[in-house]
Amino acid sequence: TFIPTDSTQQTRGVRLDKRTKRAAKMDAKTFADTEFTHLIVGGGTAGLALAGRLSEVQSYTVGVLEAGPSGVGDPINDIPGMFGANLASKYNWNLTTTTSESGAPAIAWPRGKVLGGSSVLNFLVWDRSASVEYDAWEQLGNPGWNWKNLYKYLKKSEEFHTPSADDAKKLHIQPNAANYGDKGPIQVSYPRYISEQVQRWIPALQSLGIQRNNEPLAGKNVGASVQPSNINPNNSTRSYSTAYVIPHEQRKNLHIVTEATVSKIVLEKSGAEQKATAVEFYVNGQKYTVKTSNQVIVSAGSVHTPQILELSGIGAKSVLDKAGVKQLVDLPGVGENLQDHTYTSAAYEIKEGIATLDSLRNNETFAAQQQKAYQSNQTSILDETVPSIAYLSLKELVGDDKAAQLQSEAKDYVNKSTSTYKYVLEKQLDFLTKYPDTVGQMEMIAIDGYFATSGAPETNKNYVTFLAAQQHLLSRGHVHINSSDVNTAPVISPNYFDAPFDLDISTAGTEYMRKIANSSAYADQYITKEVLPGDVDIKNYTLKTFTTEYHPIGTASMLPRAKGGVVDPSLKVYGTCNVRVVDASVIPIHISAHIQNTVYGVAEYAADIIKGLQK
Ligand SMILES: Cc1cc2nc3c(=O)[nH]c(=O)nc-3n(C[C@H](O)[C@H](O)[C@H](O)COP(=O)(O)OP(=O)(O)OC[C@H]3O[C@@H](n4cnc5c(N)ncnc54)[C@H](O)[C@@H]3O)c2cc1C
Repeated sequence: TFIPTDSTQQTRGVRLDKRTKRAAKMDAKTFADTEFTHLIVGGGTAGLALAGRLSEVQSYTVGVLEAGPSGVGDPINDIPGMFGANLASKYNWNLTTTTSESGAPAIAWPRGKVLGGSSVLNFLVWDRSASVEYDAWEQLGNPGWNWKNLYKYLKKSEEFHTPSADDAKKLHIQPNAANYGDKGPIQVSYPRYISEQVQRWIPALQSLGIQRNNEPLAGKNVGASVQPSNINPNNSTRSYSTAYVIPHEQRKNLHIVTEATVSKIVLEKSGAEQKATAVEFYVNGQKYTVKTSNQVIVSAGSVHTPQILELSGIGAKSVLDKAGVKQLVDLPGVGENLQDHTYTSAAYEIKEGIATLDSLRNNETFAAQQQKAYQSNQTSILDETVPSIAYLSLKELVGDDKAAQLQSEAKDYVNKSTSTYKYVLEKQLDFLTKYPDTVGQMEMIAIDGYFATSGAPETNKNYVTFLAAQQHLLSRGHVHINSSDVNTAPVISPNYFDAPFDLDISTAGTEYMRKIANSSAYADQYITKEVLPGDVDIKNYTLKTFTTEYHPIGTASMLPRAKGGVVDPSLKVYGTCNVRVVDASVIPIHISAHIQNTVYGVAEYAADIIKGLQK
């Protein structure tokens, strides 16, 4: 009843040419004429997960409005080794930040504008943080939102596939299937193409004193590992949030409209609160209104969720006045407490004759062979993603003395803070002081090819790129509307490197990549030359070439209202009786992990709250 394109993702092998087109799309008018119990704004990562789970209840009617088109079955989204390619496509909102006062430049902020949202754009790293980082959510005032509960929901979203003994040996890992779920919609496996680079990863980190971590997704993620990706091993395709709905397209109580942009939630006074009665949306320039009998759930992601709340009159008076929107709920936390991860990159030229993802660009014959292998479901470099991951504590990154110095820099910054969110920063300090060895402060990654944020690869050269990603930035930013028009992008001000600690630790991350490159596992018969950073000032290089790790959170934080919160622990927006937010924006404090699995976990948890199965 709802999917506007083919539904072959689950079953098709890799016969990209033979797709069945499905025409059963619900048109905007029929959708607007239907009254839904649950209206979901944004069919992205969390939105579709929630839609799949809520429509299990037959008495619910679930409607989803997604601004982007369907990209189901499009090879640019499905082929794992093409990660990153769809950033330059119609599936990206193409947002840009402001510059920051620290001198950090404006940077691109990709976000998925497609059925499946950013789960279609992401680089397929499947990851979880240390348990104490999830426990911090509960300690900030959210009963139930702790590791024990969340772990159950993180696992509920996945079906894990154990690698063969041979592959595990090559990767230097021994994963434990008990750490993963086995019945969820998202397929999780190891890329079946194993590059030279990946095989050198764990030995390289071990030679630098970093312990191997065989169980990085079980609540202790510090150490070096090779991690799984959200890949369906049957056909080596991206497994993403459409997997929550495609198998259920026969459900009569689930309807999705794509290319439908929601412009506001219609609110009505109900006692002391505001009640959502409908949602306004546009399709092809035509305005529609659709009613809800129960609730509206905003799942538009960390940039657009605050935009929609503000356009609906929920937010700070100063912001709404400036944009010409009448305030209905005074909620100054909307769009605030923005937190992100950043990374810098280092590129190294490698020995001739070793294939990398660069070879697809450099060598037409190789590219054709690999394409053919992929199409016939054989191992191909197009199966490859980003599995080489390590989380380092501050001490591992910089040694004892510098760690003590950086720690006191962090404390100074927090002590001087006058922010509403100072207490969140104080909780974050615990990660450095109470759990210095169990919470990762810096993530190191290796990618098989040229993926640096600056410079350009030379023709016929192959590379390895290292990334150093800061996990617990003290700097906080915000996202706000500056217009009452939904088509004007909200202003994203991340305020990167406001805290000197952030630039100092990120600079240390940049330096550490050189250590990895110089380790014998990489230096021996593999790397031939450093291309980036090269002979430059490393701190300035860090400031000028960093980028986002694409993990913004916090802009509709689950925190007490008096402390800058936007939603309560049941994810209900303060001041309303039936508007919820379910997506990355509710996460109140960052975690040292790529966040898609956590976003699915939040949606799984939320579904049980809405169904009354959780308080
Ligand atoms: C380039 C990139 C790489 C990443 N790599 C990884 C990775 O390797 N591993 C990992 O774990 N995480 C990764 N992430 C992060 C992760 O994918 C996201 O954090 C997560 O998908 C966000 O989910 P969400 O539900 O909050 O938002 P989204 O999935 O972005 O969903 C929001 C949806 O709302 C829709 N929407 C917005 N406004 C409107 C409107 N007005 N009307 C209707 N619909 C609207 C959007 O089009 C979108 O579909 C990456 C992200 C990006 C962008």
